[in-house]
Amino acid sequence: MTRSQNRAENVWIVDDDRSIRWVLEKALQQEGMEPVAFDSADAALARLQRQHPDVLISDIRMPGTSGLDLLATVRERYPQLPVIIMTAHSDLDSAVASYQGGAFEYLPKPFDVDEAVALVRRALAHTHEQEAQNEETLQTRTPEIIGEAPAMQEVFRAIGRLSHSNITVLINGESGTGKELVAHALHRHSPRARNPFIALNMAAIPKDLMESELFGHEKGAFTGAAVQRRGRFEQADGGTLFLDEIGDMPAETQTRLLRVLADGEFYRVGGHTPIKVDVRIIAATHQNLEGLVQAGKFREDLFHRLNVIRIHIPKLSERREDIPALAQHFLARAAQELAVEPKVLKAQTQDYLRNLPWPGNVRQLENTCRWITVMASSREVLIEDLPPEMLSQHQDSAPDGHWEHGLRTWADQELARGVTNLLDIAVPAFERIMIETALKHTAGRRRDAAQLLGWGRNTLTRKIKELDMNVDGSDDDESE
Ligand SMILES: Nc1ncnc2c1ncn2[C@@H]1O[C@H](COP(=O)(O)OP(=O)(O)OP(=O)(O)O)[C@@H](O)[C@H]1O
Repeated sequence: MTRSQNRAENVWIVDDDRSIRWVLEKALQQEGMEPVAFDSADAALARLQRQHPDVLISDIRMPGTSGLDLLATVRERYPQLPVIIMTAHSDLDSAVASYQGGAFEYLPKPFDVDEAVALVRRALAHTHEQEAQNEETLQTRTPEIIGEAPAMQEVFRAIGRLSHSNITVLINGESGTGKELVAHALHRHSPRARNPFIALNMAAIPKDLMESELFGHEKGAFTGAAVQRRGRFEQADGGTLFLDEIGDMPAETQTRLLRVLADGEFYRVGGHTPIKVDVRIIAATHQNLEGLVQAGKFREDLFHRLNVIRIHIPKLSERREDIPALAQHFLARAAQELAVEPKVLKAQTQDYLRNLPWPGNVRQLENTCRWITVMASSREVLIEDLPPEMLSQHQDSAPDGHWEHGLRTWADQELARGVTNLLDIAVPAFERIMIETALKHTAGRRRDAAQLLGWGRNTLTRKIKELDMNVDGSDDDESE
């Protein structure tokens, strides 16, 4: 049930012109709605801190914050909330700015009151549709991590097996393969699920801030430490601390981390009181930690503490069968974020994406789907609609032309289905197509067709017989 079926629709009217507010208020009340009028965008913004309407109608030019700025704030906080922008200065610029700002509709003044009410009704219908869709998505419960591929099933099994434990886990996998997602799933399915999950990327923190980031600091511990601050370890107390790119942790921090893991307590930077915490560590890296240990860049004792259970996340190119489902998932998500209709990949586009190299893994696929959602011109996405760099990338990685690409995909799929003696199917099919096409070009004359194909006439005749082809056209050559 949508909430609005149980109560009157709440419509906010924002205009500095009292008569407009009055006319709209009366008209909407008559329709059984519950309008609330504001004489400025600032007044509406203040109220927006506490609640939000089902639809908002706003003038553009008002003293103080403009209607377009109000629109921007609303879009940011409530992307699904429809906003109708009206203005007396009805010009192209205002209209364009409204739509670009994400307005649901643009209403030039003076307007017909019935027209305005009809617009509000349409906006409300739109909201209800979206609510219904959201509910549906929740009910169908999209899986949290997509992965039919055997290597991903292995990951799922590991998450399942670890679901009752608090054991330290080391996740290995290239950048963008979903390490953080897996770490989060480990947390969510652990006895700590109700406590915090804190993620920290070692590669993203400046070296000299790392200790205070992890362990916090006391007031005055160093220049700039104006107040006392709790570190990530304290924030994660009772829960899980995910240390991404652990291979980038500086040597001295490694030493401190090792001590915390051994003693279960630490000191804030500049502090003298030991702080006890109960934190589960999940670490991740795209690097070869054993290699770093051998090169003397990672402490061996810390490595052994972290390397209790290891989960390897495969590259996207090692689980190509998951690409269509992942793409569909990301297209749906991007469409929802941008409040547009989801794009659909044509079968050949899916095949094409399956065969790309994907050095950026799942994250690259996710970004590609966002790009498609914004840039593809029609609902159905063709190969040509893909980002230009994907089109050239494919040529770099496999020098296939269009048909060779199709053939490769077909062979892949047949072999995946367990078909054998593939050439017995492919070669006759290939020859049949070549013969039919050549004959079409010579209006059925076999001698000329043989020449186009680079065969002798007799070969062509024999092939036609062998392939049991039913070709039209005169056997002109024979009669000559
Ligand atoms: N199997 C999956 N199913 C659904 N979404 C996925 C999957 N794998 C990754 N993603 C999504 O792809 C994006 C990248 O994943 P994530 O941040 O977990 O990768 P990562 O390996 O931690 O990357 P990095 O090492 O660069 O931080 C995220 O938005 C994540 O939600």
